[in-house]
Amino acid sequence: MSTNAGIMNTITRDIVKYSPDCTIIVLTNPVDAMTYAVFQASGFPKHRVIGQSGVLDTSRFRTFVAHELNVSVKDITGFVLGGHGDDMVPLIRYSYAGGIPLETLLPKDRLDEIVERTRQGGGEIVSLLGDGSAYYAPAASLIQMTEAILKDQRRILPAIAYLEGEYGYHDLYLGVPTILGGNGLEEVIELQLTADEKAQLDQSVQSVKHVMKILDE
Ligand SMILES: NC(=O)c1ccc[n+]([C@@H]2O[C@H](COP(=O)([O-])OP(=O)(O)OC[C@H]3O[C@@H](n4cnc5c(N)ncnc54)[C@H](O)[C@@H]3O)[C@@H](O)[C@H]2O)c1
Ligand SMILES: O=C(O)C[C@H](O)C(=O)O
Repeated sequence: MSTNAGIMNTITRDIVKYSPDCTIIVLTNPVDAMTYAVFQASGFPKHRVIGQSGVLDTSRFRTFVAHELNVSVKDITGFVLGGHGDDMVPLIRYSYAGGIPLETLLPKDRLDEIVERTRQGGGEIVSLLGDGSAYYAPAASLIQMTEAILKDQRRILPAIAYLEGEYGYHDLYLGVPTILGGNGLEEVIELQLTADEKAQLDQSVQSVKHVMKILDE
């Protein structure tokens, strides 16, 4: 972790020097903490330092649902909240197939298995590759986010955003639904969560804070 943090610091210094008006999208793991590290090192405003995990995690979730229902992945929508780790929170209640709530199409136990596979999705590919991480889907996710910003598309996409009270959290980077447009991260969208969803998100926040604490030490 300290090796990655050191590399992030060096690269961020160069980014600030050579491209002071850019928006930075961080991918390096542990990505929630590394995004925070880049935010601190850059001195950029929060809307110009963003992390990537939700687009990738949501696309994995959507793929697994599409396979299960034997329909096009294009018609599946969903949201994955929280840190990019084993306790990320895929929000079933906000997930649909062609506008139909997923909860009405698949039994709870099957949805639970899909949520678990989504949580382990990165590890599944790492173990299949044997060496290195997934690269195609993360790159495609970065392209979606970059296009949204460069073309001022104001797309609603999950991103790792700096929170100052949203969802009840302060001073940390976490995966949440956002609007990405010409100014970078234009807005954090706050969803109403059930007590159970909030408890899951709290757990994910604890994991992110644990990593941030290790980084501080
Ligand atoms: N957030 C996500 O969703 C997500 C998804 C996939 C991978 N990742 C993470 O992305 C990171 C990269 O993964 P990868 O599979 O591409 O790894 P990789 O080992 O294939 O690539 C790392 C690259 O960094 C370069 N590098 C090393 N030290 C450097 C330095 N000091 N300055 C500049 N470049 C340096 C290396 O030459 C190499 O090209 C990892 O931390 C991985 O866990 C995150
Ligand atoms: O690099 C990893 O460990 C996995 C990566 O975060 C991914 O989700 O593909």
